[in-house]
Amino acid sequence: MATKFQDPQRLQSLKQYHISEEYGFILPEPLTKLPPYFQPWMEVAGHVSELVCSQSLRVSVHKMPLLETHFLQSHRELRLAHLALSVMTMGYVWQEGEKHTVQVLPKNLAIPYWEVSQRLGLPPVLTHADGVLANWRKKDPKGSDVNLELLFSLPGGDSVRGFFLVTLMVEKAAVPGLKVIPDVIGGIRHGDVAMVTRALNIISQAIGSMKEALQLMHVYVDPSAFYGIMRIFLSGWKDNPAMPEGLVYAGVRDEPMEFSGGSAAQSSLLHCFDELLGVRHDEESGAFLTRMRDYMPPSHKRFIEDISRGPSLQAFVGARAVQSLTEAYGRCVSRLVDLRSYHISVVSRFVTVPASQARHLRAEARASPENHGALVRAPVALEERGTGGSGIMSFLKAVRDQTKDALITACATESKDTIVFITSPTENRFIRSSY
Ligand code: HEM
Repeated sequence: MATKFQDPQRLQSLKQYHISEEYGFILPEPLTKLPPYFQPWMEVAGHVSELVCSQSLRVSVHKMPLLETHFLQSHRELRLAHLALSVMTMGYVWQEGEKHTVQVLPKNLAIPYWEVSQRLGLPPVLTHADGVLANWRKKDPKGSDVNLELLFSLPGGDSVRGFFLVTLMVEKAAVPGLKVIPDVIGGIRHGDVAMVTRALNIISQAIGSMKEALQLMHVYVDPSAFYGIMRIFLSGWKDNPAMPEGLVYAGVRDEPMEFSGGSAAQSSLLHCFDELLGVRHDEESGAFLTRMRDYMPPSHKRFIEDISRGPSLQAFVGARAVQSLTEAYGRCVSRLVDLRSYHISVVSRFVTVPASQARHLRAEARASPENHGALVRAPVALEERGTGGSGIMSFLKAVRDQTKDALITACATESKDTIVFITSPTENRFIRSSY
């Protein structure tokens, strides 16, 4: 029977990182309304899809008054404001597609967006923390979590709803695993093999549930709508050939600034599991993933960094050499590899395949110009890149393969190193001596 270690600081510690026991990194019950003063924002942000479709979003934004952001007070108000300003900005920049972008975001959008971003510690661009974590409500407030709706949408119809809500379900599926990370760390500190094993079993199950949730992408998102219509609205202005100069935020700074677009690479989940399990990424992939941490709420980024500063799970597993612990650790790594492999197949279906179809259709459309489907009009600038700006497949495969290496490293640790474990709470560290 597993020991149940009651760490009095455990709940408190999750809370201090703004991680919810019920929702993990998801913002619990986001506000759906701002004070009436901000109605001009809510009015436009609530109709971005229609306004883009009628090519009148830019005009509507120009008519908005320049509002004072000091009337926004709580964290949840700021998150809703950031989300509203984000969807308006993405619509504003990409309304005319990749060929007719803007170089300047007007003052009435740029100044409040910058101020709200500064207060939240988020960049002034649509992030995973906006589109997924803070963009939901229950249709029936007393209903279950499957009864969800978006607060704001983007062009792409039901696929936008599917994309954001399925990603939200992946975040939710991870919560049991996220919650026991302090148990793993506490267990290592107290030399409690049973507690670490139990927590790792919960983590591997949670990673399995994340994969199950990710499978729903195929049910709720249409690849042509995703690739041909909505994807550009997630794109940023860093490493994007369609906006090589970046974007000037008028009234904030005269020089253009560059920000990556929204990507689930900005989700804190896999960053946490990587740090905990000792997954190490090479310089190039690691640099991209580390940069993505600047697109997370600062308290979530701090949680990841604190895990990385904690005691080494890999070394603990190696030193204890207890079969059940080693197996539990191995299952976590294998499930993570499996999740990443599955994610690669999702990306292939939603990006690689439609990209190749689009190339084919464009060639055909040149011969018969009446063919005007969504894929024919799909942007080409990000064909080879993700919305976060990465070179997609080589990056994702490298990250997946580096996950596998964690197992090899753990085995090497087991066979080559002698590890002396120091249990003093003030000296929680391993002393390692190779022989
Ligand atoms: C249609 C669905 C999806 C597509 C097309 C997609 C596409 C991509 C792409 C292109 C990247 C490369 C980074 C970039 O430039 O953005 C990426 C990275 C990533 N995506 Fe997704 N993604 C999808 C859904 C999800 C979901 C639901 C999750 C889970 C929360 C997720 C988690 C990740 C993670 C963690 C990375 C960073 C690489 C890694 O750690 O393995 N993705 N995704």
